[in-house]
Amino acid sequence: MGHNNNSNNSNNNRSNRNQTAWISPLSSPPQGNVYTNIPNSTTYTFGSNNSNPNNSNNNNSNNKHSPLTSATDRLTKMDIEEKWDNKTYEKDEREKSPVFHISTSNFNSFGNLKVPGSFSLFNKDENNKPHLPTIPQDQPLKEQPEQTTSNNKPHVSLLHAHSTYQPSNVKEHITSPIYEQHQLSTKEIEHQKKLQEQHTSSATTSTTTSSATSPTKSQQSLQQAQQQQAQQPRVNTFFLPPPQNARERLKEFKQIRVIGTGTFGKVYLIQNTKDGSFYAMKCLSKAYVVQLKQVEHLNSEKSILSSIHHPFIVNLYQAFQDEKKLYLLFEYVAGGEVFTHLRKSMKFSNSTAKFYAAEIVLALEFLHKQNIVYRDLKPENLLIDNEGHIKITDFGFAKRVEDRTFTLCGTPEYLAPEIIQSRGHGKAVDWWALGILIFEMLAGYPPFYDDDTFAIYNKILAGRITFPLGFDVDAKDLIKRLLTADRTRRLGALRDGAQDVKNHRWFSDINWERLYQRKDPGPFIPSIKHEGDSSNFELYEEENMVDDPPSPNYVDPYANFFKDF
Ligand SMILES: Nc1ncnc2c1ncn2[C@@H]1O[C@H](COP(=O)(O)OP(=O)(O)OP(=O)(O)O)[C@@H](O)[C@H]1O
Repeated sequence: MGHNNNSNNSNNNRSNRNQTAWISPLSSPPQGNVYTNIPNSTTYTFGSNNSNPNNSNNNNSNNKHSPLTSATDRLTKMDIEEKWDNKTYEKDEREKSPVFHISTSNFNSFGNLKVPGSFSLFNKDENNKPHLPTIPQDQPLKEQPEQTTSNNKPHVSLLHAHSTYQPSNVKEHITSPIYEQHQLSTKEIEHQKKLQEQHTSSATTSTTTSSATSPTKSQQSLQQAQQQQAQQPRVNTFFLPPPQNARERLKEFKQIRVIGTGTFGKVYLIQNTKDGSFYAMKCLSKAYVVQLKQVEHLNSEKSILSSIHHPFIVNLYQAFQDEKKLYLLFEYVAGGEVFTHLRKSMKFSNSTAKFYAAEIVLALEFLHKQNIVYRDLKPENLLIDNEGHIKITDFGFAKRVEDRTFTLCGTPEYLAPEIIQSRGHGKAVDWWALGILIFEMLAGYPPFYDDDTFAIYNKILAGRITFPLGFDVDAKDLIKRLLTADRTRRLGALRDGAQDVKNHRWFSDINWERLYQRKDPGPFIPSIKHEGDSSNFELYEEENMVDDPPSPNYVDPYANFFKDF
């Protein structure tokens, strides 16, 4: 999510992180150092070798929250246990795992996937702006097929098989009877009833054709939905058809406050005035969405979220639009963002990070089985619910992808090399991002950071990671395998997909079935005093969620873009 600088908190301000972007990489301005417990990096300014930390790029409001001196002190005091370079690592692994041999000619002097000889991250276009690497047409990178045979699997997945876990039971995870047992909890069923009632009453009051939806029919469809849910719990049976009159529907909700803000709109905590239930409403300006070329992303977000249901993915209940705005009605996840809690506690314990990572692995496994690549994994998009479980939100960049896609989007620190290099990317980018996320949860800052976006890309391509002292050995091993530059060798992107990640020894004490069933509470139960408590969210500038109706002559110029919304 992109963030306006409206929030009033201090050095944990999530707005300081470079925005999620549909990447026009040149458009991201240099940002201040947002990580309070990392060594401060020098600021690179394009076109100059200015590394003076007091230069204008650092001279912004962020610095008052992130004093250079203390950050630098931390650098000098921090013992560096290990510097890891994924060139070296890949070389070692190549020796052990012949199936993954990749010609050294595919690596450049960074020790990474080859980019054109003439390429420099700081090449400039005709407007004297730096531009990103492209792959030369005459030198296609050699791709290794994802398929491996049982004899030449990467040794990682075999060596680290889970002690209490039988991979064969869940090989076809999506059809596994164990996983099918996850049915709606009583709370979820109650909620579904409530929603249906709201929707029915809204339809009854708002239109003359509403009598078509009789309560009996509604009850029947609810029963049917519940039966369907029991058989196929992964389909979003919560999702309601659009109301016949969006403005009437909106009148049913009372705006409480803004709980999130992004490039195209805001997220509001709202309350249903009839039954008192709380929701999160994401509200976006059609004009911005069109201007910023996000139409496809928005339609895709709605289409994907309306079709899936997973214990660790936020539930979308309804999507509709009025003349100027798009509305997405979500379950309200009151515990706030992992980002906020991570910044507050500086870093997570090994067990906390592992718990969150494991839930995300299950969610990614689920998405990937349906050929959905998420593409925006980061602590800002992970919410914590009242039982301490993860709920992934913001599917703005999620996409159904059979093979590869080429749109450049994501958050700079979390981008996989293949995205930066415009090489086309697929599900493997989510496993890369998981590696970044695990590192960030355990260290308190991401492995590749800089005040300047291009310098971040440069570091990602260089692939050198410095692990702080005391970093869990197994976590380190998993991160290295996830942050493998070559996506055809990246853990999670191999033949056995997510199963390889689940089998890694860092996860050896995770009971995946219990986890999926949400049997145990999360490692941290957020303080939530009542259902509509919003104290876990930052404060943002308030704004009315619903605009006054436009004049009767107003014609929505964007109607065609959102016909399927
Ligand atoms: N269901 C929810 N419950 C509680 N808070 C939520 C919910 N959905 C979103 N939020 C809050 O609002 C923030 C913004 O949401 P989201 O990232 O979906 O918006 P966005 O406009 O797509 O942002 P971006 O600019 O990154 O695309 C989240 O990071 C979270 O803090």
